[in-house]
Amino acid sequence: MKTLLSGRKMKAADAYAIEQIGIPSVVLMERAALAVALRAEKAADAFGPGCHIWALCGAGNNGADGVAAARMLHLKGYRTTIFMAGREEKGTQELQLQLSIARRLGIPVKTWERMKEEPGGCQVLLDGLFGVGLSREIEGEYKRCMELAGEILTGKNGIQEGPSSESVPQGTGIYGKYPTTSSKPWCIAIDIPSGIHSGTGAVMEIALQADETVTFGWEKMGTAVYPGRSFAGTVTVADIGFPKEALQAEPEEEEPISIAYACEKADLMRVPERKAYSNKGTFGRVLIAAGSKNMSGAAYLSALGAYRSGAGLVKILTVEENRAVLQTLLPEAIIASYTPEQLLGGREDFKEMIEEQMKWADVVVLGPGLGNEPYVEYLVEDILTSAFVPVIIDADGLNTIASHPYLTSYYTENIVITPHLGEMARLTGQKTEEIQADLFGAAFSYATHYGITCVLKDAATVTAGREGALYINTSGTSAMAKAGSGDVLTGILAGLMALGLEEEEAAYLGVYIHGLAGEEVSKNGLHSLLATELARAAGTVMAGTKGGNKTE
Ligand SMILES: NC(=O)C1=CN([C@@H]2O[C@H](COP(=O)(O)OP(=O)(O)OC[C@H]3O[C@@H](n4cnc5c(N)ncnc54)[C@H](O)[C@@H]3O)[C@@H](O)[C@H]2O)[C@@H](O)CC1
Ligand SMILES: [K+]
Repeated sequence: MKTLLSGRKMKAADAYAIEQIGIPSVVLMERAALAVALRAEKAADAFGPGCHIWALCGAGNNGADGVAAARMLHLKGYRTTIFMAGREEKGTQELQLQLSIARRLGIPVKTWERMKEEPGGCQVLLDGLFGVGLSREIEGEYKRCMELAGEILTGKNGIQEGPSSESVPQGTGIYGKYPTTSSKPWCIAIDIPSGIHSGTGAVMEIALQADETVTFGWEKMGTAVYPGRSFAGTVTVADIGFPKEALQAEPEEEEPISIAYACEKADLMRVPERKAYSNKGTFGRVLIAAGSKNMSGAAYLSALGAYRSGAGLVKILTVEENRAVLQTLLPEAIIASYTPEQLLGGREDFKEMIEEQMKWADVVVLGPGLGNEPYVEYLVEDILTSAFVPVIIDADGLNTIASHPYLTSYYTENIVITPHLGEMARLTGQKTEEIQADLFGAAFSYATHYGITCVLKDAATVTAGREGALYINTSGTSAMAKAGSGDVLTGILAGLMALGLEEEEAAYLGVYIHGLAGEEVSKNGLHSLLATELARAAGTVMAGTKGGNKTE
C-alpha cells in the first residue's frame, strides 16, 4: 500500500526529521532540488538546444527548492532564470540562502512581472510558488502572478518563440512523453501544483496546471483526488531521505484527516486463496436484493460481478416479473421473488420471508434498480433489521434511506454504503459541490459518525473505514463512467466478502479491482465499455491474485 499525506502531516514529518532526528533542512532541500533538476534536465533535453528554463519561486521553502534546482541546472550549462513572487526579505532562511548562492553564481533573479518581457519565453517552467505551506485562498499579487504564469503555460501571451519543431530532435522526449513542438512550456510542479490544497485537492482560487509533479517523501493526498489530480500530471515521489519514524509526528493543530492509503498491484495478494478441497458453500452465499418491474439489468450485473469475483452461490431476490429474464440471463443464479402486493398486504409474512433469506446469506447487496415505489421502504427496513451479515447498500437502497432518515438507526458495523456524489448529497443534505470539494472529509465524517464503511464513488473513489481509515483509489479509466458500472462494483465487493474479507478491506480492494477491470476493458478503447465486460474483466483481474490460478 502506498501512503499519502496531507500537507500539515507532511510539514510535521518534515519538522520531525529536522528537529528530532537532526537532518539539516538544507540537506533535505538539496536532495529535493536535485530530484526536480533531474526531471527538468530530461524535459530540457527533449526540447533541444536553446531551451530556457524558468524557476518561478515564492518566498517559502517551495520557492527555495525552485531556486536550488535552478542553480543545479545552471551549473550543468542550461540557460536558467529565476522569477520571484512575494517579498524576498520576508522569505524563509532557506530561501535567502539559496538566493544568495544563485546570485553569487550569476544566475539572473528577476521579479515575476518581468516574465512578460523575457524574449523567447521559456520551454520548461519549474513551479515553486506554493508547496504544502499553502493555507488560504490565493489573491492579490500572487493571483496576478499565477494568472500570468497560466497564460504562459497555455501559450496565450505569445512570448513563446522557442526552437521550431524542425530544430527539436524528434523522439528525444522520455518515452515520447514530452511535446516535440515548442508551442507550450513543460511545467514541472515542485512538490504539488501551486494553488492546489495538499489535503483536499481543492483549487484555492487559482492553480497552475503541471505536466508532471515531483513530490518529496510521500505523495500528497491533494494530488490523488480531483481536481488536484488533474492539475498534477504524472506524479513522481522522490526519496529525499525522510526516515519512516517521521510519520509518527502529529500536525500542530489536531487534524483528523492526515493520512490515506492507496492499493498497489501487490495488494491483490490480499485476496484469499481458493482452496482445493472446497464446494460452492465454502465461498460464501451472496443475496442480491435488487431490481423492480421492468428493471432487471442492475440485479443481473451485480450478481454477475459477485460470481466473477469469487462468490460460490448467488441468489437474486427480486420482483416476480424479473424471474424469467434473470433466469435466462444468468442461469447460475438462484431466483427468489416477491410481489409488491404480497409485501404491502402481509407485512409480518413478508418480514418472516426476509428473515429466512437473511439467515441463508453470508453477504447481502441491497439496492441496485429497486426503484422508488413506496414498498421499497419496507423492503429496506426488513433487510436492515434482520441481517446480521455484511450489507452493501447502493443506489435506490441509499435513496430510500435518504428519504426516510430513520432507517439509519438500523446501521450496524457490517454496513457498507457505495454512494456516488449525488447519492451522498441526498444522504447528508449537503450540496454535491460541497462533497466534491472535500471527498476525504465527506467519506470520513459519514463513516465515523455512523460507524460504517463508506465508499464514496468518483473518478478517484475514496473509501473510509468505520474508524476513519482512508483509502484513495488510483485504478480505473473514464470508460467506466457508464450505466451499470456501479452495479458491478457492488457485486465485486460482495464476492470479496463472500471469500472472507472484512468489510473495509473488501471495500477498498474491490474498488481497486473494479478499476483494474475497467483498465483491462479500456484496452479496446475508452468509449465502448459495457458493464458486462467489466464484470468479466474483474474475473481476469482476480485470476492474477494469490489464489486465482492455483489448482492445488
Ligand atoms: N527542509 C524543509 O523544510 C523542506 C521543505 N521542502 C519544501 O518546502 C515546502 C514547504 O515550504 P513552506 O512551509 O515554507 O511553505 P510554502 O513554500 O509552500 O509556502 C510559502 C508560504 O506562503 C504563505 N502562504 C500560504 N498561503 C498563502 C496564500 N494564499 N497567499 C500568500 N501566502 C500564503 C505561508 O506563510 C507559507 O509558509 C514544501 O512543499 C517543499 O517544497 C522541501 O525542500 C523538503 C525539505
Ligand atoms: K509548487
